[in-house]
Amino acid sequence: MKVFFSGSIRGGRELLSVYQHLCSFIVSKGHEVLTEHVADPQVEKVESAMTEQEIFARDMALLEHSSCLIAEVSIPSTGVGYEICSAVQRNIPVLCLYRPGANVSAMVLGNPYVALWQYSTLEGLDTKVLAFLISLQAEIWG
Ligand SMILES: O=c1[nH]c(=O)n([C@H]2C[C@H](O)[C@@H](COP(=O)(O)O)O2)cc1CO
Repeated sequence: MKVFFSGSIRGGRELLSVYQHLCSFIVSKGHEVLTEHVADPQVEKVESAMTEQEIFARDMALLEHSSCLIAEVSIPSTGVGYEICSAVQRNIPVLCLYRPGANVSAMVLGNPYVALWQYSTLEGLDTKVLAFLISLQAEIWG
């Protein structure tokens, strides 16, 4: 499946290693991450060669081709929130992941249209992500 991974960039990069782990894990299970740039330590430098309009248009086009969106929402990020809302409006399944103690918005935690998962370990994260992907494949393939 084509996965749109969403994680904070301008909101803060403290969880970059988690984003890298998630993208590698998803790929290791045979899926494609359309937004690998989110886990690139150089993303801000690389994307500074793009206009804001080009970044927006590229990401919205990628979302249109995505089977699902997986977001790490522990760090508040305007872009991540926008992408989640855009996916929900397009009926694209969404899984939001967050760490204990994270100050996650009620627009996510109280949102009946997204799946939520609080994780304390990377192993727990992997288990949930895999279960989410398998459940979607089962839906698609019947
Ligand atoms: O340079 C960028 N490239 C890019 O793809 N994004 C998208 C992907 C991320 O999931 C999300 C991050 O938003 P923010 O920068 O507001 O934290 O927005 C965001 C930026 C910068 O806002």
